Amino acid sequence: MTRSSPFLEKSLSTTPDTLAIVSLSRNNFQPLRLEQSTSAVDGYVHGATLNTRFGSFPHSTLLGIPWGSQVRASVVDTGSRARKRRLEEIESDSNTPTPVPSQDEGDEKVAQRVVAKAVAASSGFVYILRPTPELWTSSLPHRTQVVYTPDYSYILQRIRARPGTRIIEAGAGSGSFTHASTRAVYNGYPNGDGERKGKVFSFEFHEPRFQKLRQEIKDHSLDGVVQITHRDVCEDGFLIDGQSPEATAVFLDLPAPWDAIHHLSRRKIRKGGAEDDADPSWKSPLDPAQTVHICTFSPCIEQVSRTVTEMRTLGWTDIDMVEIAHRKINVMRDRVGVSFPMERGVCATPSDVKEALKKLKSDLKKTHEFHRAQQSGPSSESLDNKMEVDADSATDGSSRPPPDGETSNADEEDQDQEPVFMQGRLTHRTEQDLKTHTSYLVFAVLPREWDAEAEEAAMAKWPCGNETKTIGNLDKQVRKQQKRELLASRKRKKRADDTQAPAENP
Ligand SMILES: C[S@@+](CC[C@H](N)C(=O)[O-])C[C@H]1O[C@@H](n2cnc3c(N)ncnc32)[C@H](O)[C@@H]1O
Repeated sequence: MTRSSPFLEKSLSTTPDTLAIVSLSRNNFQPLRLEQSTSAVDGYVHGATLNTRFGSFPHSTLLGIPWGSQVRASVVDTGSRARKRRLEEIESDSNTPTPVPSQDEGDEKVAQRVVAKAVAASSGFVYILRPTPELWTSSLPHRTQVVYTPDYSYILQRIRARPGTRIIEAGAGSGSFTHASTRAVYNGYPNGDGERKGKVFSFEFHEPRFQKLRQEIKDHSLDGVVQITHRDVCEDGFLIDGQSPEATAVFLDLPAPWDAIHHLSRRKIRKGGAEDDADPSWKSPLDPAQTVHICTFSPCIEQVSRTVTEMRTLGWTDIDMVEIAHRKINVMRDRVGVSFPMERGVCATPSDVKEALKKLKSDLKKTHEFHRAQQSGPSSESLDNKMEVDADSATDGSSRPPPDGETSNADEEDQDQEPVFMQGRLTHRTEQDLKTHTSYLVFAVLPREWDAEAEEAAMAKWPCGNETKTIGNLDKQVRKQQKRELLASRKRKKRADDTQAPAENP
């Protein structure tokens, strides 16, 4: 039975031998295959361990916990020092007594030992996240330029990718689009009895990339839903073992998509549009009974022109081009005031006179404390008093400034009590230095082929020409006739009413 993929089937918690995405910071994700260790691994007595700049995380601390959990770093000796470390120390961490081996036998003994219990470190944490195509796109090993989430979410809806759709994708590259399209078309794993399910037919002609992606697809348990083929699609087209994928959606991320489009036709056509009847065994890779939607992804407008010309020649319709100019908008509170001097997005100047005076008082007080620490004796005391008086007279003339942490003004107290997330004005700004152009997206539609048989089937389903009654709009003559009849009937009715009415008194 096919093992279900964490990308497709949701589970509640982490399990061994599955992919997890470790969130190190807001834009820093790391894919990790979780391992259940029964002995030391690589010299780590805690078993397989993830080392990051936020600390070390033995996999045992990441397993069996709900997705999305925050995990504290553990006290782990990293690198070769871990192997050489005296086992006595490790035992005291994990509270398990063991004999202390000599330096030479350290490595071997560590490898034989059962996994030591992890002890939480004083700082450092990560979040453990369930893999999604979006997170995979942010963390995958880049072997090529990849299609990013803003582009592929738009592409997938324009090419009508939904559960059950069969998509052709070329080239597969680093597999970013492959993962996203797999989730879009997934409606269950095929169970081998020829049941037709949503599927992605991927093509890649670069051998090492093809091998790596094939392995990734296997590791992510997507192999029932993705079929990857090592092929130059411009030369050899899109059939799989001579059979048609019967696709209704196509995505081409190739340097020269116009060289591949003639393979995506209903009848065998040579590049440029000439029909080719030489090969009677030829099959179309497209679903003969359905309209096909295509998207090509090209970085420059010259490539777009060539693609559009080829599409027009080959009968594609509804051709249009879109560029995704994606912008992230940061929403934040713009706080003005000296109380938040060290934070980003804060203007560190007093917001009003009252706040300026408060700041001045507190600065003078700090100066005073500094001098008190520096000097001793009665002379310093008199200096302190003088400074305090100066500070007071510089503000509101009252005898002493309020003690630290207290404010004399009720408004200020209210302001201080306001939660930080409610302080300041709410503003939004687009991210600066944002690279928005990725590629131009060309979309087009190839209608299903229509022949005498299709016409007959449609006639049988929706018969026309035998109607006995017309509903709705009629032509002008008929409408006039109907109006005349309506007026005549009203006249007749009025006459009848008049004759029935009693004669008036003279
Ligand atoms: C920009 S990458 C695709 C990235 C991919 N869409 C992703 O999201 O990760 C283009 C890929 O097309 C492949 N390629 C180029 N010409 C090809 C052809 N004629 N047949 C198959 N693959 C081709 C290249 O080897 C390269 O890996």
